[in-house]
Amino acid sequence: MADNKRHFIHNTDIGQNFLIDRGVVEFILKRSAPTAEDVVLEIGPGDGVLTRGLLSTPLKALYSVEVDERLREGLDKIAARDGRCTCFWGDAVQFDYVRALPEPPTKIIANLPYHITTPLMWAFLEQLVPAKTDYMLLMVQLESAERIASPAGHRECSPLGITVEAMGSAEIVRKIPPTAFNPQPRVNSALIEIKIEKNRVLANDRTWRGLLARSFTQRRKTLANNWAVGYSGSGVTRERAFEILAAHGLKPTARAEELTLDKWFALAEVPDFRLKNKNSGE
Ligand SMILES: C[S@@+](CC[C@H](N)C(=O)[O-])C[C@H]1O[C@@H](n2cnc3c(N)ncnc32)[C@H](O)[C@@H]1O
Repeated sequence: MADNKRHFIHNTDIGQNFLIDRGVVEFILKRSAPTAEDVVLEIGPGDGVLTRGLLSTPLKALYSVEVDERLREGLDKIAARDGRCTCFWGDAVQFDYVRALPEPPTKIIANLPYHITTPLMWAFLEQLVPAKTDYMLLMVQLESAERIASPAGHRECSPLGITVEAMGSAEIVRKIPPTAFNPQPRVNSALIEIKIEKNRVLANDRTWRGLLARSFTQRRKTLANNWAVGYSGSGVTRERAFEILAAHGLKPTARAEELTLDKWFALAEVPDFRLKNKNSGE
C-alpha cells in the first residue's frame, strides 16, 4: 500500500481528495460512534484512511463502494485483515444497495466524492432510509452542506434539503479547510450530520418529488409560472395556480424558497399535483 500510495495519481475529476488530517478522522469516529449493532456503509473508501478508522470501532459490518479499480489492492488487503469489511466495486450512484448489500446499513459514514453529492443523497433517501438507515455523517462541499441544512423558507433551501427536513434533521457539525486533504480541494468542506426520524418513504413519493422539482425549476420565478409550465399536462394554468395559492393563504407572487414545510405538505395533497407512484397498482 505504501508503495502504491507514493505512485498514486489522484483523479480529482472524481473527487479523489484523500483525508490526511488524523484529527478529522478521529472527530468522524467520535461523532458517529458506531456500536456493535451498527452496519456501516462507506462510499469511496479511497486509500482506506477512514475505512481503517471505522474498523477500529466495534461496528458489526462495514460495506464500502469504490469506483476506481486502481485502489483494489490496498482495499483488498484491509478487507483480508478484517472479516467485517467488504468492498463492492462500481458507481455508487447506480449501485443497487438493496440487492447487493447482505444487510441494510444503519449508518452511512463517508467522505463523499463531491461531484455526485446530490444524486448520492437521493439514492440513500430512496433506497436505504426505507430499509434501515437512520444516521449519516457525510463530508461534502461546504456550499452543498449549507444548502442541505437550509430549512424550507430559507433563501438557500432546495428540494433535497426540504425533503431531509421533512424526514428528520440536518446539521453542519464541523467546517473543514482544504489543508485536511491531499491533494487540497479548491473548495471548503463540511461534515453534515443527518438524523432520520419520520416520513421514511417520502423520497419515493412521486407527488412530493414532482412538486418540489417543478416548483424549483427556476427558483427566482413565481410558483404560478413554474407550475403553469411543469403541470401544463395536468391542466394547471396560471389562473388555476393562483386559485391553489389563494386557497393555501399564499400570495400570487409566492416563490418556492418562501414556503414553510407545512405549506409543502399541504400542497402535496392538492389533486392537481398528484402523480402515481411506481408499483402502486393505481
Ligand atoms: C473524497 S475521496 C475519499 C477517500 C477516502 N475515503 C478519504 O476519506 O480520504 C472520494 C472517493 O470516492 C471515490 N469515487 C468517486 N466517484 C465515485 C463513484 N461514482 N462511486 C464510488 N466511488 C467513487 C473516489 O475514487 C475516492 O476514492
